[in-house]
Amino acid sequence: MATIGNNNLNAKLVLLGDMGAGKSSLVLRFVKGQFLEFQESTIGAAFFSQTLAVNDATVKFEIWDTAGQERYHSLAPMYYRGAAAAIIVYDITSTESFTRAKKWVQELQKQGNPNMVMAFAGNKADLEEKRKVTAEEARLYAEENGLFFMETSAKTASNVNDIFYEIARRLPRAQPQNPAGMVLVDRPADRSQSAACCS
Ligand SMILES: Nc1nc2c(ncn2[C@@H]2O[C@H](COP(=O)(O)OP(=O)(O)OP(=O)(O)O)[C@@H](O)[C@H]2O)c(=O)[nH]1
Repeated sequence: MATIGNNNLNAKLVLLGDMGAGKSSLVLRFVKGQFLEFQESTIGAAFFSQTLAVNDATVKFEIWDTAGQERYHSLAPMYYRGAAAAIIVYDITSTESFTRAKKWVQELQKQGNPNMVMAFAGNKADLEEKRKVTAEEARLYAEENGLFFMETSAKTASNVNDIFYEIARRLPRAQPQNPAGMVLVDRPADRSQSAACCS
């Protein structure tokens, strides 16, 4: 969930998608500005945090990078439950990863937080010559399902900061519960009314 205090927002964000789609690489690029040609497959999940300044506020992302291997699927709800945002990642050179990404969207629509900000990322956009999924097809799917769509490349850094920034911009700003502390008001008229009603 997104929580707020003094214009500082904490937001839990989860990355979901097929193995090898580039989830860890996107996070590594965003958090550390690095890219590894041979990024190891994630086991279970990995946690990162990164803070972004958006207008007059800061958003601290608490990022769960989940493992895409099928055997870890059952762990995913632990990471998306209560998340304020999700990035569903596929690899533009793999139709299987696109199909898998759509399954994640369905699962989040059924079981995730209904106000979750969802981004759909077509990663490995630098591999244009191996493309199997067109941007038009993905954009249409995203529009129909209320997600926002970007093609990214963790390798070249294209659109990586942008996708996190756009999520930060779209997060609902929850209002603090009691901004000025609790105010007790003595309203005797109300009290007599309710006594009359229910005795
Ligand atoms: N060319 C290119 N390769 C990428 C890109 N992003 C990731 N890769 C490569 O794709 C492979 C898989 O990347 P990961 O970041 O481990 O993918 P993942 O989705 O985290 O995979 P799991 O941890 O198994 O779920 C690695 O060899 C990366 O170097 C990209 O934008 N362009």
